[in-house]
Amino acid sequence: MSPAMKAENQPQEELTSPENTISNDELHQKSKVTVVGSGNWGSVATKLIASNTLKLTSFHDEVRMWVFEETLPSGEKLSEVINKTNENVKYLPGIKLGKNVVADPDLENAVRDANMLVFVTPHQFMEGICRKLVGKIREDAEAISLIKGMEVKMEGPCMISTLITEQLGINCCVLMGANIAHEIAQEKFSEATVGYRTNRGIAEKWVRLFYTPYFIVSAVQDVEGVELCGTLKNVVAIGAGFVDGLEMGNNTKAAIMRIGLREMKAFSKLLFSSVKDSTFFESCGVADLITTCLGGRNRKVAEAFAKNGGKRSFDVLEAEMLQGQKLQGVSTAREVYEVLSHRGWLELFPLFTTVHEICIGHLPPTAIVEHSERAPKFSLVEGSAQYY
Ligand SMILES: NC(=O)C1=CN([C@@H]2O[C@H](COP(=O)(O)OP(=O)(O)OC[C@H]3O[C@@H](n4cnc5c(N)ncnc54)[C@H](O)[C@@H]3O)[C@@H](O)[C@H]2O)C=CC1
Ligand SMILES: O=C(CO)COP(=O)(O)O
Repeated sequence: MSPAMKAENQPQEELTSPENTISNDELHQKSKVTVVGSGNWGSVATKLIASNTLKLTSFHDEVRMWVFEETLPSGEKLSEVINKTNENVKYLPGIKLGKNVVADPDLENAVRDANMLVFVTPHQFMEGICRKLVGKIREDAEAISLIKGMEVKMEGPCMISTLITEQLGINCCVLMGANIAHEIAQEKFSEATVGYRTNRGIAEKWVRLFYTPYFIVSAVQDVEGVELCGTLKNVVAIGAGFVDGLEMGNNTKAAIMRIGLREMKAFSKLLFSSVKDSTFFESCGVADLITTCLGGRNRKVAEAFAKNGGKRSFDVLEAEMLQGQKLQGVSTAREVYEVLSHRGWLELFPLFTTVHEICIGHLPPTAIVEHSERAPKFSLVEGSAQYY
């Protein structure tokens, strides 16, 4: 498609940036996008982006997608098959990514020319990836993280967007939402939330890159709130899966979701007093919690874990059931538990605590209801974190 035929057809009201904006020149320079990650969501995100870079004059058509290389049972390399068939046959079979997508197994080469970096790998791999990228990216690069998870360091919890900013020295927005990947691959309607720190203009640029008539994106100035919603709902989804495995019914599952949402909000506000209540009502908040507890992978594998009475480990079930895709909820439950125990907050978060203790076999799956409501319902804690 010739540049002249491309139209800036994204939500027009988003293009007028009030303050802290990037300049018109910057806005209209052609940006080059690389997606770091090519799993299930990584592939769908690449498809979304690639459909937009073809239409929008401010982006180069080509979208590079870094592939963690692997050899398929046929003996072929995954990246070569993606480039030959235009499909990620392992992580998103049956869906064309777009002719302008180039799969690249060389991380350094994949990011070299890009000034817009989209990070979308399972969170446990990001520290290693960042280490490899130090000094290899453009100085003017902007990043966005679609990764739901966090790291826990000696100093305390570290969100993935912060890891990216600290290790690579670049600004990092986040995009989270009720986004089960295979549904978006089929172009079923959904919404998402971009979280940004200060620069509204950059957030608008990310909105334009992702926005389609079936993928509605809005931006909020609450990067930590958005990212913590996406991260913590995976722990609640594990709890919801236990309820399903024990066949306890919809009311019980709704109760777990309600308690979980309350703990998500309290935990987020304890860590970051800037987190806004309104963020929990965006797609990244309650909507993502609902969809993940109904149809996500964390729910599905936790259901199998409970059905087996906790006798088969999550690692084994993940490998059997997900064919290379990765769970985030079990490791996030452990990371949250570490923060809670370190800060003396375990009793304030009975659901989060119980989910972890079930995952590691210290409690039976039935403890999900016996223990989750055991804490006193007080509203306290360092001023801002109130349960009610
Ligand atoms: N799948 C979904 O529906 C959604 C996922 N997310 C989030 O997006 C992030 C990425 O998830 P997916 O794209 O679904 O990935 P996935 O769950 O499909 O994970 C597999 C990916 O990890 C890669 N991988 C395996 N070992 C690796 C290593 N040692 N180093 C680097 N990469 C390695 C694989 O090559 C593959 O690309 C996660 O944080 C997830 O929570 C967010 C919204 C929806
Ligand atoms: O984050 C998701 C939906 O928004 C996907 O959740 P799962 O990883 O549990 O499938």
